[in-house]
Amino acid sequence: MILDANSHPIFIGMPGSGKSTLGRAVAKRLGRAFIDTDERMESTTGLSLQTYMDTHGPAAFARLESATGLGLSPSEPTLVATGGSMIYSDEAMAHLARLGPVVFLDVPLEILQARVGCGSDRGLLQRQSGGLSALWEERRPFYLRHADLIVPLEEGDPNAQAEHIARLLSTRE
Ligand SMILES: Nc1ncnc2c1ncn2[C@@H]1O[C@H](COP(=O)(O)OP(=O)(O)O)[C@@H](O)[C@H]1O
Ligand SMILES: O=C(O)C1=C[C@@H](OP(=O)(O)O)[C@@H](O)[C@H](O)C1
Ligand SMILES: [Mg+2]
Repeated sequence: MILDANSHPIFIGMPGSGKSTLGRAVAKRLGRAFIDTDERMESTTGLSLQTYMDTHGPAAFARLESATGLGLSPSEPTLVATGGSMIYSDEAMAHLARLGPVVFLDVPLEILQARVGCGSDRGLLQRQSGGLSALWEERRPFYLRHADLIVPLEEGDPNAQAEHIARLLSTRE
């Protein structure tokens, strides 16, 4: 995949899959600006996501997340990390898919569980009740459906993984 200045990779995936950590590192390697939609939402509202979710509820959170995705229009080469629940918004995903390749960081459930536990202290947006494994079952089809590029990742050195993803994004197949 070769990126031009008008094409902005969009990272999607489960909470704990490394969208923020690897996204920032890959953007740096590619000499791109980095936008994290979660950070955007926190600076827009002046609240932590957890506080926003607790105060305004999940429906308002989903609306804000969707509006944040829809509001992106990078003016310089950028890489975007979304929050794990962005894929619930068809509208936002359609817009983001026009900005650049949608990249799914596909991390096994066991690794996600080790990183985020059951997720109960993280304000996750969930349609059905259940722990992280239920969320994984519920969401994986969404991530797969929206992905232009699927990157399977196991546990490993984040720097090496960032290098790997940067290479995937800057190599002609
Ligand atoms: N190989 C790895 N890639 C990405 N994150 C890793 C890795 N190994 C451990 N971690 C840790 O897992 C967490 C990933 O969280 P984060 O980047 O916030 O993911 P997301 O934005 O997808 O929720 C971070 O605490 C990070 O330090
Ligand atoms: O998947 C989710 O339901 C969420 C993921 C979080 O972002 P990360 O995926 O970056 O952790 C954050 O947007 C919020 O806590 C909801
Ligand atoms: Mg994140």
